[in-house]
Amino acid sequence: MHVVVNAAVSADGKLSTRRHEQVRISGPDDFDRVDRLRAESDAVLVGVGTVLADDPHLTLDDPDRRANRERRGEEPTPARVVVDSTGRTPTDARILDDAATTYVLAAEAIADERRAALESAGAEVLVAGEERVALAAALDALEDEGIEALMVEGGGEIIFSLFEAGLVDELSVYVGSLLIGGRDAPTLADGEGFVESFPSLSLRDVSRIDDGVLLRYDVGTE
Ligand SMILES: NC(=O)c1ccc[n+]([C@@H]2O[C@H](COP(=O)([O-])OP(=O)(O)OC[C@H]3O[C@@H](n4cnc5c(N)ncnc54)[C@H](OP(=O)(O)O)[C@@H]3O)[C@@H](O)[C@H]2O)c1
Ligand SMILES: Nc1nc(=O)c(N)c(NC[C@H](O)[C@H](O)[C@H](O)COP(=O)(O)O)[nH]1
Repeated sequence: MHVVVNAAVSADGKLSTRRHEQVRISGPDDFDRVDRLRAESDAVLVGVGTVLADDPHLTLDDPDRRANRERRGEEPTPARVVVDSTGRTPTDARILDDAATTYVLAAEAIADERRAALESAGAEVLVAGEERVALAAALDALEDEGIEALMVEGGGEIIFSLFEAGLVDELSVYVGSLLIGGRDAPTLADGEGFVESFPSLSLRDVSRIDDGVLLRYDVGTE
């Protein structure tokens, strides 16, 4: 599986406000780039924290991209994936509508009734891990479903855990020209944080988009 993490941060590295409210950091051209990246992926993944904060849809805006996928014999919209140990995703979440296949990566700790509620809302629940989702095993389960190109859109907890597990191949960070501030505002990689042997990134390119900068990195294994 090839894993690409894509997110937008403010100039001070924040993903959103201290209230975890969604902030439009990207401009129109960067959102179009995100739409293109989604169209090139087999699935788009977020954590349940992002679902609860943003209620994202995670589908394709551009009808030509949907048509191109169909011409390639693919689903018009990539699958959607939410990492959600105990099934906190509301059953009326937009990510569960019938616009695309949706996988919920859960842990054994999920209660039967929550699993049943999500399945009857249309999700395919894949279980990996006891209390929390074991990401390496969960991605293996997604690979068994035919998912090879995975795009991760956040948030900070999921991004940290994917790096910690050594599962990320590429990182794209759009830095917008605004300051959000706040010691409790989510950042690109939260979690416990690294204190030694930091994941090594090699800068592939830098480009200006809208009023911000896109940084693209290859993630090393050493
Ligand atoms: N600017 C951007 O590009 C961007 C992108 C995405 C999100 N955001 C913002 O980021 C915020 C949400 O980020 P977040 O960090 O709070 O949430 P998140 O990373 O989306 O989801 C974190 C949750 O995932 C679940 N999880 C299950 N297994 C996990 C594992 N192995 N490692 C880590 N998490 C695991 C945990 O909940 P359980 O224990 O209940 O499973 C955890 O609380 C929102 O404010 C959103 O607006 C911004
Ligand atoms: N690239 C990017 N720039 C931003 O300024 C921003 N706020 C996000 N946020 C990502 C987060 O995952 C959002 O929840 C989805 O971008 C919403 O996706 P929809 O439009 O509902 O498909 N992502």
